[in-house]
Amino acid sequence: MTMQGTKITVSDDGTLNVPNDPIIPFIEGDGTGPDIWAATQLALDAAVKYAYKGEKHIVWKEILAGEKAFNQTGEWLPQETLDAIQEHVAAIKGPLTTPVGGGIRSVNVAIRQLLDLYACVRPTRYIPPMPSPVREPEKVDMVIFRENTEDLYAGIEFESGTEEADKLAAFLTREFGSKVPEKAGIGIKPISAQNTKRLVAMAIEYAIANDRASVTLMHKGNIMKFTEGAFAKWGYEVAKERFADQTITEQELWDDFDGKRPEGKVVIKDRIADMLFQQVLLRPDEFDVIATPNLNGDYISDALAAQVGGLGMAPGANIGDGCAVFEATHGTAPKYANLDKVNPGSLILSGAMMLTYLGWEEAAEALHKALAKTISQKRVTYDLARQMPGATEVKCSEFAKALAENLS
Ligand SMILES: NC(=O)C1=CN([C@@H]2O[C@H](COP(=O)(O)OP(=O)(O)OC[C@H]3O[C@@H](n4cnc5c(N)ncnc54)[C@H](OP(=O)(O)O)[C@@H]3O)[C@@H](O)[C@H]2O)C=CC1
Ligand SMILES: O=C(O)CCC(=O)C(=O)O
Ligand SMILES: [Mg+2]
Repeated sequence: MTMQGTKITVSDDGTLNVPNDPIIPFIEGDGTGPDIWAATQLALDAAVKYAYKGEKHIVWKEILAGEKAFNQTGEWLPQETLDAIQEHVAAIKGPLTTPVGGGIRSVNVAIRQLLDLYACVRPTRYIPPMPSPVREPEKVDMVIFRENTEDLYAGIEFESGTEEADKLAAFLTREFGSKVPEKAGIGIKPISAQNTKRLVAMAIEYAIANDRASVTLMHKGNIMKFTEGAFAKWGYEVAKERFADQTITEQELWDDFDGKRPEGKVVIKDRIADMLFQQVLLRPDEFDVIATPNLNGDYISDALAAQVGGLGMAPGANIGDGCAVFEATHGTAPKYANLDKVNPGSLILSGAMMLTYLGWEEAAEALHKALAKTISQKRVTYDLARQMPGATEVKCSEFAKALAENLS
């Protein structure tokens, strides 16, 4: 076992070959990133050591992005960082700052788009005894598959008053008779069949492999017919084209089976986005896997996180065909930077997703159990302590240490 570590490789059939000492690149992140990364590293190392009695260990390799990269190299997202992620197959990152209304475009989004990490996978699962705003939080167990490369996140937008915006407005009016308010800023929302279908296919494959009852296509297709509406249409199409034997539409379920799901079939249904926001609160057990375009996915991720403790408990993964980057749903929470205060739970759970991706299920399982035990002891960071009567508030680093103690 060397400290230099060994690279993960991918076989032609897509299987990962993971050595006992894989090199995993990490991006520390801006704002509270360094605090939560340090806590996460401690928790992941402890879980791996506990699960494999020292036979396996991760060799961490720092790569730069965001403010740290800019300060050290003059670039926000060096090519070297993208190359390292691709070369090492799996990476983990803290949050990175994106300014509002101007300045650089999102480095987080750029990583996803440039590496074609087309699915943003965000599970929301309740861990008792966390207080929750919903009446029956134990029924909350949903996994979002958010399209990660297109939609309004494509970055095709033009600032109000610029020559480009005026030209585009004039073109739309002249060619199509479209009315654009004078001096409007304009954004374009591309949604394609190929990107929708690969995302929905991954969501259906996940549902089949994990014995989930349904995949809900979340969209605003009544208003945005040819983008969000097309997303739902293409979602149903890919279910029929590729998974005809394993899926059934909600319509067929009612027409042919009186609403009773035949064993082994995943129900494909769709819901209009605004209405779904209330149904996931009132009847969370009716939803399992949710597949949705980029912007809806961004909104519903944070909303679902609220049902299970908030953004401190919301993990995620950006997955493509060749590599994956694991990161929390939340951002840099800048007002808490360097206070050793925020909840590292989201990044730790993202790390557990990474361990599962590597096939290190025993370590992932150990991490989940230790996290649940720490929460049941009410040794929690400020965000959970303020919702949990009788809790002992601990710092970010102390939470990771408590979790490591609870592994044994
Ligand atoms: N993937 C990424 O890297 C992401 C980056 N961002 C970026 O982050 C910056 C800040 O974004 P903002 O919209 O404020 O959202 P944030 O997610 O950074 O934080 C908003 C609030 O959520 C709560 N919160 C977030 N993380 C935690 C945590 N780990 N533990 C406990 N509570 C937490 C805090 O709530 P409270 O104030 O109630 O304590 C915090 O003030 C922006 O630049 C944005 O672009 C945003 C999302 C994702
Ligand atoms: O890139 C950003 O700054 C925000 C990203 C975001 O909100 C998300 O991925 O959920
Ligand atoms: Mg978001």
